[in-house]
Amino acid sequence: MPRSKAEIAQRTEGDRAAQPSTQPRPAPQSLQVLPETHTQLAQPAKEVPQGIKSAQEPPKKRRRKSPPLEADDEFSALLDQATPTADGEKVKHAAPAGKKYISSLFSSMPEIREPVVQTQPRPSVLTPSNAPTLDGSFESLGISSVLSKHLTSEKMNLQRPTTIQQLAVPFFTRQSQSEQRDAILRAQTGSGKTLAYLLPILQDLMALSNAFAAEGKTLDRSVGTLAIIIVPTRELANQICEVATKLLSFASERSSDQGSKTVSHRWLIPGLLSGGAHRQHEKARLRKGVPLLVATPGRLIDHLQTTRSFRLAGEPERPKQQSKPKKPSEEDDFDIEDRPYVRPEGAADDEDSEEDFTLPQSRSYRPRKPMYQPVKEIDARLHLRWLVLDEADRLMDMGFEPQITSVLEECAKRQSRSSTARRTILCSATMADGAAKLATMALRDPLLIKGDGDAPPGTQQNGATVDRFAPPSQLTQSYIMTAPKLRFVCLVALLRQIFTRGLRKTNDRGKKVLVFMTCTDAVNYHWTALGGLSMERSVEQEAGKPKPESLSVQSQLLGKVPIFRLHGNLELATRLGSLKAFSESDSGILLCTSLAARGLDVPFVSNVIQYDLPTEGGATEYIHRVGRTARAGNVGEAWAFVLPTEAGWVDWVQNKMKSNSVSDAPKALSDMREVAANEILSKGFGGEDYETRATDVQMNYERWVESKPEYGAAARKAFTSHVRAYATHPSEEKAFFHVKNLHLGHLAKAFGLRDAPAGLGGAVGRAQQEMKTKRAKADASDDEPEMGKSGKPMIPRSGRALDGGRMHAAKAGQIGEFAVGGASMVESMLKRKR
Ligand SMILES: Nc1ncnc2c1ncn2[C@@H]1O[C@H](COP(=O)(O)OP(=O)(O)OP(=O)(O)O)[C@@H](O)[C@H]1O
Repeated sequence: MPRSKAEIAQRTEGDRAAQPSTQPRPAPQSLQVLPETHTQLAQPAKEVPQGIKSAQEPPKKRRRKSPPLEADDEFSALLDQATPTADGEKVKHAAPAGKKYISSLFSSMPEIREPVVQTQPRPSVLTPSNAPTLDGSFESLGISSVLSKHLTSEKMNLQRPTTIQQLAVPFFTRQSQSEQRDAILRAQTGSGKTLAYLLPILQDLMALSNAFAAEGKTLDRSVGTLAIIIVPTRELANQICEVATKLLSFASERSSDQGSKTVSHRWLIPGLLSGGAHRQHEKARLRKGVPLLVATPGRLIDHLQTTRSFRLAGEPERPKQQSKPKKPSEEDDFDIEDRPYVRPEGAADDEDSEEDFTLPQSRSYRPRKPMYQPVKEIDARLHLRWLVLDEADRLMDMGFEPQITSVLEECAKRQSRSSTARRTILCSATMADGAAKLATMALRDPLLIKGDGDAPPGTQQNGATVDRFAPPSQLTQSYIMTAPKLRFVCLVALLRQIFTRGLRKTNDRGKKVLVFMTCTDAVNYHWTALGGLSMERSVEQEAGKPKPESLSVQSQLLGKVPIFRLHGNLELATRLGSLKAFSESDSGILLCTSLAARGLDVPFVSNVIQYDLPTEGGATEYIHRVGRTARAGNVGEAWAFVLPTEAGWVDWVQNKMKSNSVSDAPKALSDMREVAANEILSKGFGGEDYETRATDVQMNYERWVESKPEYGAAARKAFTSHVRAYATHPSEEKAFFHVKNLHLGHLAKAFGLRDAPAGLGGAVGRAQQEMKTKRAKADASDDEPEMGKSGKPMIPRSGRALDGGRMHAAKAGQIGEFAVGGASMVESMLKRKR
């Protein structure tokens, strides 16, 4: 029999413990489609281990006395059994007799306005705005037939170019040397910008190799670096390097571009330099030569300044340091770079293996032998031919300006003769102020190439240059207006709804969901709290190499769906391993911070949930986050959790997107649809009795938090960090994200806490103060800012960023709010420069 709200609100733990469920009851609908959950939940309860003390402690605050309730359903009883312990045992966190916990999940609710009813019907036929074109072909882009055939081969499986590829690739491939120009590529998320710059680079380097072959010369990787791609994060660097490797896989076969003469492009080897990786491995790779380099800024400048064997193409070999033979006692201080290099017999020149780099066993010193014959004559064609600044505005937001300035200076210093021949590309889906500034720093007379659906470059509308800056048209955007204390149960319900829908369909490939949270502490905490049996097995704390299976946890509430996490405070191996495992899984959830917002291309992400709205980057960040789904013409859904006090944000963000749209059709699609929290709860918790089930989930959550002191501590830490991060919303957004508007007691429930932790005021004040002072890049040697307690980038007190052992003056960054700028703004800056 369904119970009234008042009954549910007053339900007590003691009552439930006193009256265990005996009546069998059919599993709720959503559980029936999650058979694993049901099976596991149906196991008998075990005794409470002695170590769990906090469940025995009296509740901190007894809110209300309530009459005993009737025995609850099987679902509740089963949830009790589902909470795991450190050793993987399931325990029932029953309160001792006489101890009463009260859940007031659905009482004292804030006023929530009625959901906005959409008057305008959503168009039923969606024309994806970032899909490949219907009539283009790769052959028509001016790339070689080998490359275009490879693109349409089974391996690459691409049929036609996207709009940005159709515009950008011929722009570069058809230029004569005298016409060479830099360019800014701007196109929606998921529109194929990576290939739009990689294809012309490869085409150019292949043509170079053909030209040398025609003169009877052979290029090999020892020519040095001909192209550098700079990206803001390690994940993105890794991803782009993988795309380049896949794209170049054709080169392992012999091509026959040069008439009857066979030309090998095997020397075209991509390499990666990124923070967190082993410098020595990178040095070994650089010593062999890396023609195409993908790098994060801090690590790149570090190697440029310190690794002697890192040569840009055409650069004369650096003079050898006069090192006198060292005594055996001094040898332990040798840098690996200074030791003699021994190539094992049979090791191929163009294998990018670190295994062929061995240290001599002998302790006697032998003079270094050069690995390759030094370049005797410098050919004018050999120089750094390409420099790409991908995710340009993010590079600047993250405070990488000093590193990029140093890279530009270093390149100019080392290549003064041919630096004018370098083509520089700046790339992003959005062009904020930072990108415009970077354009003025790094580009010469650039052309802006926009690949936004129906808006060709330089489109004019009513006399003004139109700037389109919106999520992909085929993306469905919804928001859930929910009371703070219902947030966690709504998240669980939404995830259950998404995965239930996925599993119902036969031949469904599954669902992949990104859940964005404000800070690293919140990600870690929710990962642990949602986690099932493996929740205590934290990979990075285990000795030795991480085991892939330990990168994820499973939740008893979500069946067998693996849950991964990603944020900047994890070890590099865990970050890359989690991302790889999530990418390769059929279904999964990735809890993440904004680290995953830019550039990441995980196949088949079906949903993006912004459980916490971005605290930095405003509408721009929103667009990049939702852009992780609906890529390359695929459909996708985006969800945003909005508190009643944040209602104004919806119109604000929609206006930002609409004001940048070209036509009315995309405007209709970019409208966000409101979905009532009750609807989510009802769908996720199996129908009418959803309040009971949601209350059960919440109570179980709160009991879990109290079951171990460390869980309580983690909950309080996550809550405090979340509120600290919330306090740093920029002033433009304070109207709807003011920390004073937060009902901290209610919000605490979303963290499984019965009360908000004390002493928040100081933490919030400090966070605000920190954000008011400089936002600068913290630990450039590892390429990403070290995260502070709040999970926000740590701001060096001196305002200087450490970079590879050197200190650079860091200017106040643009991490904070920046206007949703656009091409017109970029254009005006460029005009000023000309
Ligand atoms: N011509 C094409 N046809 C089909 N798919 C493509 C094509 N070009 C690229 N893709 C695919 O589209 C996806 C998105 O590409 P990419 O990551 O380059 O987008 P992007 O524009 O850089 O996005 P973001 O702005 O989010 O970084 C990738 O999975 C890529 O393989």
